[in-house]
Amino acid sequence: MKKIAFIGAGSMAEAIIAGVVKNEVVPADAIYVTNHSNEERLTRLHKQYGVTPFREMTDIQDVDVIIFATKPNQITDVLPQYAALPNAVIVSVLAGTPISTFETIFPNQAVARVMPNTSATIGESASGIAWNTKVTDEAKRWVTSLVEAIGIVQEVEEEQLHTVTGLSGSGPAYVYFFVEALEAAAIREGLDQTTARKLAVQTIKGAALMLDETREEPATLRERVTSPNGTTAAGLEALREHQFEQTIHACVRAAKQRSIELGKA
Ligand SMILES: NC(=O)C1=CN([C@@H]2O[C@H](COP(=O)(O)OP(=O)(O)OC[C@H]3O[C@@H](n4cnc5c(N)ncnc54)[C@H](OP(=O)(O)O)[C@@H]3O)[C@@H](O)[C@H]2O)C=CC1
Ligand SMILES: O=C(O)[C@@H]1CCC=N1
Repeated sequence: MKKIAFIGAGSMAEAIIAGVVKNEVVPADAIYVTNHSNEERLTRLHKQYGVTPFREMTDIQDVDVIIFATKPNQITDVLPQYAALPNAVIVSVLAGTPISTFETIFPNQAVARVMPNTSATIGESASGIAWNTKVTDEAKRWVTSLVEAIGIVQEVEEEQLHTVTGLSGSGPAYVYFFVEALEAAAIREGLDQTTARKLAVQTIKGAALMLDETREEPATLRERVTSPNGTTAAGLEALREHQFEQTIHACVRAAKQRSIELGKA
């Protein structure tokens, strides 16, 4: 049985905990969680998921995996406290922060750098993963199965994780923003909020499932919606006029650049 310790108990840690507990990857009480000071939050996580809050290093001496989930700018203060756990596999979900940051404290240990997203909460994360050279095949299999418990995982070169962050790490927020915009537009054009929300959410869900289940090209599916001289053509034309593709590129590029900056900070 594996024992996991989460260092950091914020949104991302909770999303992973929810996915791991739901999928019974390890028993909930084998998941140890700590944070900086928010006791109330640890108590809530314990009540909601059955995980074990901890404050003392002695509680996690025999831990198999340590998942670091603090903010990137908190990690240099946090890492030295965990140097005395030489057998644990290190997993980081920190945006931007390179594997080498962890290797300065854990020079001989396996390190996996993962970029998940908050859809982990329902087992639907799209995660990227990169490894250091110390990861054994067995550790790779186990960490991969852990990350697969929260969704799909794609192995990439470490440098590519910045782009993965700009695409899928931050991606759920873009989709929520898109829904907010669709909803606001539909209300301005005459629908009530409940109706607008219901139709917008199902439209996103249906389109995502169509892409996933039919495996057809997005352009093919788009063309099938677009009758010549019809309503969709008019809508898409307005998007093009307003630089839709350039806007999305600027969005992904800005998030990628921020990831690179966070890694250098
Ligand atoms: N949110 C997201 O969608 C995603 C986030 N990430 C990455 O996940 C990481 C966490 O993000 P997120 O969950 O949103 O951030 P939060 O601010 O929600 O969580 C940060 C956590 O770190 C804890 N913490 C701070 N200092 C320490 C310390 N010294 N020792 C132990 N714990 C500490 C905080 O504790 P306290 O509350 O007590 O201060 C808090 O629980 C980031 O690095 C981010 O880049 C990656 C992918 C997606
Ligand atoms: O906004 C952030 O920095 C984090 C990383 C990816 C998603 N949220």
